[in-house]
Amino acid sequence: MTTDTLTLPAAEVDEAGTLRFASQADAEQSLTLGAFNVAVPDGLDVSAGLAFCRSFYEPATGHPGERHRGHREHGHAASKLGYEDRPDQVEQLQLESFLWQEYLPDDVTAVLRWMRQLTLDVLYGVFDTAGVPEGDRDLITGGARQDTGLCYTTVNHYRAGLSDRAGIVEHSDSGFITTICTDKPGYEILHEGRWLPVRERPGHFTVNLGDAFRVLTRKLPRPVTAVYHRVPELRPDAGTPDRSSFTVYMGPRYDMSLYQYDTGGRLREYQSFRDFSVEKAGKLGYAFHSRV
Ligand SMILES: O=C(O)CCC(=O)C(=O)O
Ligand SMILES: [Fe+2]
Repeated sequence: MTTDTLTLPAAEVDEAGTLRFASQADAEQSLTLGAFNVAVPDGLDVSAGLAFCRSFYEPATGHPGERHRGHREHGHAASKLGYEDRPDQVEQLQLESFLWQEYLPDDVTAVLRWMRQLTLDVLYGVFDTAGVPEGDRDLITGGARQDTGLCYTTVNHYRAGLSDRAGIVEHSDSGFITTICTDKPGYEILHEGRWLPVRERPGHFTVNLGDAFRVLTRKLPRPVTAVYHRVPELRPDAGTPDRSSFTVYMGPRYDMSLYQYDTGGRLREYQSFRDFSVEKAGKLGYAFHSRV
């Protein structure tokens, strides 16, 4: 039996910060799938980010100013997110963008800031494609352009040594957009009722569109899908490091509303994003961040 693999549509961000899909068909398919590849910009070296994925969980050495390690025990008092030992293979560190400088190594912060700008450019390009008017975007995102929305990184370590659990359980991301950098295949998406492994496109990030986008555009002529995705159980592979990924996420703040266009194209408040998130966590059977 052969397993089908899916190649995602492709895009890049040009020098002026404009999202360019490879073709009109790529643009349309990106909204339909809720996922696409975007080229890593020339000059952006992601290796510091991937190295951090392989060290953040190691015990602290006790050196003053050590920020590469020790994040399991750290506490991250200023963050509402922080470290989580999840029930799947992933152990995860999530930190809001205004805390990167304080908690993360400088080389990692630099990579994340570049990815944040790219993610913002991509978000604006998808707003264009979906027909979301320019003048509504600050309200809808809580000011993503001014970094007053919610932007955070997620750093994932897939503990292949933990058996009988998924890599990362199937889910949609809650916000507008997530840009993912990873070092190995494993990412799968639900497409027309089937789970399909996604083919890696060298030199590209994967972009996911999330629930906030789906809700916003549900009644528009071009609705956006919140892609269902997962990583199946990974097996230890002697001599190669565990799978790593890190992401930059943008969504509404928890003290904001989700918005939706009605069939007449008028923007309406839909539901508090915090209530939406608590409800979603309840349906999926996990506890919502206790500090939010
Ligand atoms: O590691 C991946 O490829 C996906 C990670 C992911 O889905 C997430 O962090 O929400
Ligand atoms: Fe995800």
